[in-house]
Amino acid sequence: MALASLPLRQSLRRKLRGACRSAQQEVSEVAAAATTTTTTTELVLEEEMQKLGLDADAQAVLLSAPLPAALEILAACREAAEAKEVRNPSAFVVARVRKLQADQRPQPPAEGSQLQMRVSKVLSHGQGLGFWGESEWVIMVGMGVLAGELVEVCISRNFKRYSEAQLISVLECSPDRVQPKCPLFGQCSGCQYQHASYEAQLALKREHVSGTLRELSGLELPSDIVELTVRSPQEYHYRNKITPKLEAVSAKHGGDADLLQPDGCNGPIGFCEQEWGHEQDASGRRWRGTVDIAQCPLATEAINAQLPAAREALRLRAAEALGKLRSPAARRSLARRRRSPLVALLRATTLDGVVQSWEEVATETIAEVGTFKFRAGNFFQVNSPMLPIFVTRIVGLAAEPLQGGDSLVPEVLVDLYCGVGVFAIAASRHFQRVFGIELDGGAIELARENAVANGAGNVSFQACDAGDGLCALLAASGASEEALRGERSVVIVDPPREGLLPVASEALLDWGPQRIVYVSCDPATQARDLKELTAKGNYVVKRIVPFDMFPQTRHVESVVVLERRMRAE
Ligand SMILES: C[S@@+](CC[C@H](N)C(=O)[O-])C[C@H]1O[C@@H](n2cnc3c(N)ncnc32)[C@H](O)[C@@H]1O
Repeated sequence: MALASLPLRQSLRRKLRGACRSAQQEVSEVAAAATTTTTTTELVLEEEMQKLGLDADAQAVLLSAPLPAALEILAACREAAEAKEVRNPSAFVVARVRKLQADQRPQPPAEGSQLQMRVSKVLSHGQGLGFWGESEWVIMVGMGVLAGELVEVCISRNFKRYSEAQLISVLECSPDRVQPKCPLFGQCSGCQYQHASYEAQLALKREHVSGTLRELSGLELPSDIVELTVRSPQEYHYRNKITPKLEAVSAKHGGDADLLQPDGCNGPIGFCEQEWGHEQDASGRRWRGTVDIAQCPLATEAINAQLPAAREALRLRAAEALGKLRSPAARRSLARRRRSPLVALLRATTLDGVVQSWEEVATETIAEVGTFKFRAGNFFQVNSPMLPIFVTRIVGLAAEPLQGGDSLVPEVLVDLYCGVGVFAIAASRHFQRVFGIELDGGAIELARENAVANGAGNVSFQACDAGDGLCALLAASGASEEALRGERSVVIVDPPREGLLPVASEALLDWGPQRIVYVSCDPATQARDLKELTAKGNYVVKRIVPFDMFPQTRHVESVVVLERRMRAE
């Protein structure tokens, strides 16, 4: 039996180390396998490498190439060395192997070419993923396709590992395909799923929550842990808030352009286009234009009834505001403000009708929960018909008996990122004591009023950063705070899209409540936080419930319940 050449064995060992396979047993098994498979050709290879004086790295690179190619490269190197055309054989060999590998890499289809592909799956942002040709080159098609469909696409842009493409036509439809209600679907960036039946949308959202939480948290979650997506009672006309903006000509042009004039206020009013434009401004920035929206089928009927007048009022307001400013820079800066006079607000509420002023206090009744005041331009869940189901279910998850038997009823609740106190007040009947913490002082004032109006006498609110507020609460020394440190404490966290700041997750872990109900509108940041919260093994994920707060769009609200491990677990 011939012995394996040294570089071969070294290469195998390096590969093994690279793959982090630490078990000594595995190393010896593979090295032994190499011993038995060494051939005469490999011995020739080794001899040639030594003759040319290749260094260890070049040997390893050469050994990563298929044997016939490696021999060819060595022959070429020898020839070049004999002709004194190469001074550094190691560099020559590495360059040749790298070129070979680059040549063998799958090549993308040409930009602008049209091709057919089968959609494998729909990704969480709504794009379709497919593979093309023998090399299975990855292609991502913009919105509007469904898994299993055969589509014709045009390649718009190639990247290192994949291409972006635009849909030309659907050649074979999925049974889940339906006719979108909005004629602007595909053009407007507001909706991604109008072409999918509602059942298919619910399934997609469940799949996205499951995939994102698993992939980004790295947690091994049981296969059936993600429950069915809770459906919205209304598939259209559910949105209680829209903020259409006016595209005054140069709001989209940076640089020197001075087109943002009052008479430019005849532009479209609506939402961003789905596609980014190809033009660039002086600083290289691209932008998305605005789709003119006369009616939005997601918004409530009351909002749509007021939209024509609101659009006209917006044009007048924008022209007046821009007319007061002399400098182009000041006009551009005004146009970029989030609540600029170029943006309209339409917020529909049960008690005050459609409110159009950002700062006005509006009132919404949530059936079987209560009546809540909030500032029309600030955070309040946008799907009014879904709110009673959503709030009741979250409070129910928080108030369930704790591990250890029916008698272990939760007693103290913290509603972290509480806004105007919806969860805190809705939960007050189920807990002896409730605390709400929220950064926005104005929201906290309204939360206090809401608590009084809804007869929730056991709730107190604090205007503070979540992490700091939690630390301060735990440092206080009343009887309620004592109870907070006991084993019957629960927290609901409902942070903004960015998820928990490190100080908040640290404070949460230092505290160690018995249960965490984590409500999130971004499963990706939620997954990151779950990784952190479960890292030390104190918490385990018990339930995951997706809620469809945003039908027809890719967005989903993901609720995860974590329980503190019992000592014996
Ligand atoms: C997704 S909203 C949740 C509101 C509330 N739970 C509800 O359902 O109405 C997130 C809230 O977190 C608040 N917030 C943002 N950053 C915060 C921070 N660092 N500390 C505390 N609250 C914060 C926002 O003002 C907003 O009210």
